[in-house]
Amino acid sequence: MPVNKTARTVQISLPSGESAEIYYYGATVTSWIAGGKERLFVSGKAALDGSKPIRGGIPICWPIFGPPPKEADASLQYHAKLSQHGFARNHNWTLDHVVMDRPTGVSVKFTLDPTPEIISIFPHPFHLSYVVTLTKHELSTDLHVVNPSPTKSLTGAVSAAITSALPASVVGSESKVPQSAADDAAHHELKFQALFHTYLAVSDASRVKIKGLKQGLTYLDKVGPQGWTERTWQGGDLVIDKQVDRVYYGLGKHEDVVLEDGEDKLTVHRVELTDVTTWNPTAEAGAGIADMEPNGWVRLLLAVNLGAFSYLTLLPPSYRTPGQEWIGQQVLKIAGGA
Ligand SMILES: O=P(O)(O)OC[C@H]1O[C@@H](O)[C@H](O)[C@@H](O)[C@@H]1O
Repeated sequence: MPVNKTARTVQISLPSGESAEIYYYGATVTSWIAGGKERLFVSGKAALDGSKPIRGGIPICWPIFGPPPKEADASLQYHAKLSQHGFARNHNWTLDHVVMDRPTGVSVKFTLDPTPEIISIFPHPFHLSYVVTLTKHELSTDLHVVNPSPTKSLTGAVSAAITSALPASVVGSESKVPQSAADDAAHHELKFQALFHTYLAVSDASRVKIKGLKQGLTYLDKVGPQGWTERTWQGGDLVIDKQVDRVYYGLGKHEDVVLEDGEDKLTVHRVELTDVTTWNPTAEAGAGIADMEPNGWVRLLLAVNLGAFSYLTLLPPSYRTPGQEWIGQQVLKIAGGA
């Protein structure tokens, strides 16, 4: 069976032996086997019961990446109250349908819509869908973000706009929807950051060379006594020889990031995801992370999280841009295939 459902997961596979596993919780991809090896790292201490975000695989950070914004920007007032990396990674998604099921490729689509719990922390309409596609040499993950169109007048009460965009099952939670006209503007635009927090498995992170970061790129360095500092990348390969926690901004469309460790090569291709974050705190700095297995930092190369770190804005489709949808895509590809 190329698509197999269990209580907590959807597993997809090809007759040639490649496979992937996706948890409903967070729509987190927890396994990708290609070229005879597991390519994703999941900590042996990761919680897989839905009690906290899964430490490994490909968690989805949405609608924020990192800590919540501190800016006094009214349009980010709800983002400012979210927990680190947002709520997409710790809510159950729904398997929408099997998009493709062929010997050469299998693809499944998951969705996430507001639930009463989400509305209580983020009272804004949204519709997310997530397509995971497995082919012989690639794993592609595509996040689609839609700002549902209010069916009523946009100058009307925001609660009407929001409730009209929500599934009937959650309309009962109207009291949690903001009522004031002041909230109205903030609720017309859907602002978000989006990031695939990909934990890649390697045999020894310190041996991996990360290529493709061009000299002159601006990056945010989150490590060091000065706190978050913007620097200019001097070029060359990035190696994990010390604690690394960075965001490289604005890579070009065709600038793939390539990971090489002597025996293996993995290419990371991005569509609409302009920034690349790299994080590996190493054993010393990562010791406080309770759900990381002992020595996990060696096996983990969280080298390439692709994301849109700046806030992107989507307007309601019926308001200005009918049918507007944002699609961010990450394609992981092992060497040896077209
Ligand atoms: O423990 P979390 O919430 O999954 O976050 C892990 C890490 O995620 C990284 O992307 C951040 O840059 C780090 O600062 C953070 O520690």
